[in-house]
Amino acid sequence: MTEPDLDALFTAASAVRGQAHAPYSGFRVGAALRDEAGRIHAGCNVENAAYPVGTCAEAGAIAAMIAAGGRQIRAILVLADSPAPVTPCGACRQRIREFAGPDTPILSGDSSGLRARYTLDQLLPASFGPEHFVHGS
Ligand SMILES: O=c1ccn([C@H]2C[C@H](O)[C@@H](CO)O2)c(=O)[nH]1
Ligand SMILES: [Zn+2]
Repeated sequence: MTEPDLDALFTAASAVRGQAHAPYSGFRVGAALRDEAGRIHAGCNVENAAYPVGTCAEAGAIAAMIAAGGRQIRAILVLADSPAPVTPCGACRQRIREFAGPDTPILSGDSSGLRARYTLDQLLPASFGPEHFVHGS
């Protein structure tokens, strides 16, 4: 991924992070992804008074991609302010898996820039996905 590509993901993730609804944890997260057409989709965490109902930023970004007609994640950036680089939770790793390949970059950043870089296969090895169904996707 070239640096301008990364810049666009940071810009989108940073803007959407400002919209996060995180009154319970105070932990604001923005996620931005690039789809197969080069378009960027973004989402933030949306917490709920009934805590388990809250949704992650990555889930919002994926929903935005699907709603816009995108079907493949080419790269995804998670942006938060944390002592350690934030990576997607287990459930979101599986959500990403549905629309990404083993080598898809999963990037972690904060306000100072890129903090860590993984592939999907590093974060979710030996995973289950659409191709395990006989009839495929
Ligand atoms: O990768 C992550 C990790 C956490 N959160 C959210 C969920 C919850 O609202 C808050 C604290 O876990 O951060 C995300 O959106 N994405
Ligand atoms: Zn998650």
